[in-house]
Amino acid sequence: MIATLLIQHEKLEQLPSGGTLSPYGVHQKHGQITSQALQLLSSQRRQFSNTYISVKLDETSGVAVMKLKRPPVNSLNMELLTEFAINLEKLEIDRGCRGVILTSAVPRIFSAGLDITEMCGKNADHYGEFWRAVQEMWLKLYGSSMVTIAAINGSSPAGGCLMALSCDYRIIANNKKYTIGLNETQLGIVAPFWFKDIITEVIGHRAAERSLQLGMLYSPTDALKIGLVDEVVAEDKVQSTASAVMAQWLTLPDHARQITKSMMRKPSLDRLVTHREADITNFVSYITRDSIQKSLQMYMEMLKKKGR
Ligand SMILES: CC/C=C\C/C=C\C/C=C/C=C/CC(=O)SCCNC(=O)CCNC(=O)[C@H](O)C(C)(C)COP(=O)(O)OP(=O)(O)OC[C@H]1O[C@@H](n2cnc3c(N)ncnc32)[C@H](O)[C@@H]1OP(=O)(O)O
Repeated sequence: MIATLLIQHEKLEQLPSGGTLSPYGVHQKHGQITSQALQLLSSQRRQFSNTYISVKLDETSGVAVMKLKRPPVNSLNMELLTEFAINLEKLEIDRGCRGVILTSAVPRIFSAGLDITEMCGKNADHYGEFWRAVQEMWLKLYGSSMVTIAAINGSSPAGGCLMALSCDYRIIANNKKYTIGLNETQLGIVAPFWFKDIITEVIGHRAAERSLQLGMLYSPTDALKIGLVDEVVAEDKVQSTASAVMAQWLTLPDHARQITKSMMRKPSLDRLVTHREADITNFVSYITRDSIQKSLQMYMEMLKKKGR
C-alpha cells in the first residue's frame, strides 16, 4: 500500500516549469519514504502546480480539477500547451484518477484560444513546433480514457472552444457576456480539419457549416440550443454541477465506458495521427503567408485597441 502510494506520488511530483517529466525514481526518494507516506495516508488530496496549470486530485472520488492559470486570458502558448499535455498524461497513468474537470482560474475567461503571438512574426521552425504542441494537447485531451468535463466559467473562443469540445461533457456559466465558438474566420483564418471534424461531431453538419463559415460566437443559451454545450447553470453552480455530473458518469464501469469512448473517437484521432506531419507542413505554409500574417496582426491590433 505504502509502495503504491509512493509510486503514485512520484508520478505526480511537481514538474520543473516548462520542462519534461521529471525522471524521479523510487530510489532517489528513498530517504523521504516514511514522511511522504504518512503525509499521503493522512491526506486524501494531492495537488501540484506548474507555471500555467494547477491540478488538485481528490483521491477519494478519483477526480482531478485541472485549472488553466495564465492571466489575462489563458491564451494557449507553447509552454501552457506542453504543461497541459504532460499533466494530463500524468493523470492518465495514475490509477487513482478516473475523471478530470477542466476549468479556469482566471475570472470571466475559460480560454481565449491559441496565443496569437505564437503565430505572428516568428520563423517556420517555431510555427511547426507550436503546431505540434497544439496537436499534442488535442490528442491527449480528446483521446483521454478518463471522464473529462469542461466547467466553462468564462469566454471560450476558438482553441478554448476546441478544448471544451474535446471533453465528454460541457457545462457553461449563465452569463450573457461569455461567448463560445470557433470564430477563426473572423480572424481571417481557416479552422483546421480536425477542429471542423470535432464541432461537426458535436453539433451536426448543418449547424457546424454555418457556425464555421460565419465564425460564430454564441451566448451560453444559444450554445445550448445548438448542442455546443450540454448545460447552462448559474455562475456559482458551475463547479458543483461539474462534480455532480462527474459522479454520475463515474458510476459506470470504467472498462465499458472507456471502450465505448474509444470506439466513438478513434476515427477522428486516427485521421490526425495519420496526417500529423502533413498537417504541420500545411499549417506552416498557411500561417507564413503574407496575407495571413497581415490578418493576424490586424486582429491583434484590434484586440489591443478594444482593451484601451
Ligand atoms: C487551408 C487552411 C489550412 C490550415 C489552417 C491551419 C491552421 C490555422 C489556424 C489557426 C487556428 C487558430 C485557433 C485559435 O485559437 S486563434 C485565437 C482566436 N482567439 C480569439 O479570437 C480570442 C481573442 N480574444 C478575445 O476575444 C478577448 O480577449 C476575450 C473575449 C477572450 C477577453 O476579453 P477581455 O475584454 O476580457 O480582454 P482583452 O482586453 O480583449 O484582452 C486582454 C489582453 O489579452 C490579449 N489577448 C486576447 N486574446 C488573445 C489571444 N488569443 N492571443 C494572444 N493575446 C490575446 C489582448 O490583446 C489583450 O492584450 P493587452 O493587454 O492589450 O496587451
